[in-house]
Amino acid sequence: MGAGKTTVAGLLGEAWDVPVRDTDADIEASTGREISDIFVESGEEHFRDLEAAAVAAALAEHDGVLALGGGAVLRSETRELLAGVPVVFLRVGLSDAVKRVGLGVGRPLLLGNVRSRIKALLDERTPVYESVATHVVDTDGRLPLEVAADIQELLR
Ligand SMILES: Nc1ncnc2c1ncn2[C@@H]1O[C@H](COP(=O)(O)OP(=O)(O)OP(=O)(O)O)[C@@H](O)[C@H]1O
Ligand SMILES: O=C(O)C1=C[C@@H](O)[C@@H](O)[C@H](O)C1
Ligand SMILES: [Mg+2]
Repeated sequence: MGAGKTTVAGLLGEAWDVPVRDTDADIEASTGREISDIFVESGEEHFRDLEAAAVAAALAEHDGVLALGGGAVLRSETRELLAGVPVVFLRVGLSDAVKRVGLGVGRPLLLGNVRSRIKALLDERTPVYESVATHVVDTDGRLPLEVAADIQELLR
């Protein structure tokens, strides 16, 4: 969350001249609802079902860069599908993540105390992110363009 997945995916798409998809945007487009509304009205499990289907569809149809939602890899079926493709974990520390997400508006899992919510999510998810990643790039104190350049180097 705030790692820069959406931002950096867009930069990579431009650099490589390939299409970019983002599962959060795909879910909003296919349901016609905002993600925060889906969480509030239908619950996180329903969102995770939609997300797992969106990742599976994108991996089957799309040839380019795919930005995932921050919690997509919590589903084992998604982790299994990712096993065959290069996966970059954009690592962000607590303090940069807090600066980037601001008040957390539009990020339902950050409702309440943004800093403590981000800390809890980073603590619980970092081992999962590391387990699915083929590459890890640190983003703290670095511009999205620098992060994208590292990825281009790693995946060349
Ligand atoms: N390396 C960076 N340095 C500073 N700000 C950044 C960096 N990467 C992204 N940002 C900013 O942080 C915010 C969150 O970025 P972005 O939406 O790309 O993150 P995300 O990983 O896709 O988050 P989510 O999990 O919510 O989808 C945006 O305002 C973006 O401009
Ligand atoms: O980290 C998460 O669990 C989330 C991140 C966003 O990309 C969205 O997928 C949604 O807000 C949930
Ligand atoms: Mg995003």
